[in-house]
Amino acid sequence: MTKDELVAAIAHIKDDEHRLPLTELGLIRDITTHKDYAAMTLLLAPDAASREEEYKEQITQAVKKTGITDVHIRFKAISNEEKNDIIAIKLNKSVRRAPTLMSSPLVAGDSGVTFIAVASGKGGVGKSTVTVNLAAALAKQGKRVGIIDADIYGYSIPNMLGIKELPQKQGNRIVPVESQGIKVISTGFFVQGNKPVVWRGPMLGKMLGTFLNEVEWGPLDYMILDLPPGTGDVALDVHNRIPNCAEILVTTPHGTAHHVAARAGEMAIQTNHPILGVIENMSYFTDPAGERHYLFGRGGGQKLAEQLNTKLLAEVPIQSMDVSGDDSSIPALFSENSVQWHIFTELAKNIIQTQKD
Ligand SMILES: Nc1ncnc2c1ncn2[C@@H]1O[C@H](COP(=O)(O)OP(=O)(O)OP(=O)(O)O)[C@@H](O)[C@H]1O
Repeated sequence: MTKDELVAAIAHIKDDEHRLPLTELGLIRDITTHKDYAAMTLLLAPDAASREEEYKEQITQAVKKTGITDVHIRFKAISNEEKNDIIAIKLNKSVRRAPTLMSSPLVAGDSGVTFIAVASGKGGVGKSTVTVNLAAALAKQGKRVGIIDADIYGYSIPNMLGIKELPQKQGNRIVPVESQGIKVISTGFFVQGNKPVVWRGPMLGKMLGTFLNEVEWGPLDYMILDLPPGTGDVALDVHNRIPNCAEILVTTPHGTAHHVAARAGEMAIQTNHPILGVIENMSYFTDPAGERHYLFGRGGGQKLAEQLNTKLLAEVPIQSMDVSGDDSSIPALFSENSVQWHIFTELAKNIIQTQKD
């Protein structure tokens, strides 16, 4: 009796919570066999302890058919990391089921959906702030807008839009959560608590497939993607698989910031994706007397735009805390009478106009 044969014999036994095979979820560990003896560890959630006897019976019956007469099962409480692994495995399963990106009606050239990826060279420059304000400004212009928060390492869109609930399932489709007239799906919805995501290679690569194919977006005009900073796997995947995705690069005005952001832009160029332009964020701060202070230097946005042979779309000033959003439950949206909101409104109008031209 080999380990594999033993695993095959118990492969049909499912766990109660997820209705998936224990072996597939990685809940059976430390399997050893010798002649007619087998031992293993079964990881269980603390509230499933009352089911120990039942699992023992099922496993014992299943392995009996293979000639094993003596089975020893150790039960161990599942750790938080192991729980996260299970979520990852489940998501991975649905990702594997998803058709390829190219067959997604959303991605097809005639879908009428304009894809815009918001990218940056490094984190914390305001990529997510740009994503939500651009999306909100497009929605305000009457456009139907979706956001895919693909920033797997720093998903912040739900928080920024004051979203507290998780998406619901409708049959086997996922219904995005709506806030400010924007439909949102985030990697953050697929992890428990606020723990770091344990994404595995293939899952990372196919995550977008799930978001595009298994989510019931309804009719959309714009899909804005918040990419992880840098030029990692997700960014590459977007570039390779969404042929009609344009890119906006966000940078700070710091004199050398453009070097880092340029690498993210180079990828768009190499994969033949149009760069809509550069947004320089945190460009300056205007004091109450109306004087501008260039706290983070000057010229980074312009330099980057020149380097990538594109336009500087906007210079967004720093908003002081006391005039931040009207509605405190939507902290990331600039208030409607602010300079910043005006900039995003103009940007949205320009993007819409460019489409018409
Ligand atoms: N123009 C601005 N004025 C004031 N605060 C801003 C501005 N832009 C961004 N911020 C703040 O700076 C912080 C970082 O912004 P944001 O999360 O959008 O950056 P990011 O590039 O998406 O970061 P990450 O890569 O970590 O997700 C946030 O607290 C945000 O509210």
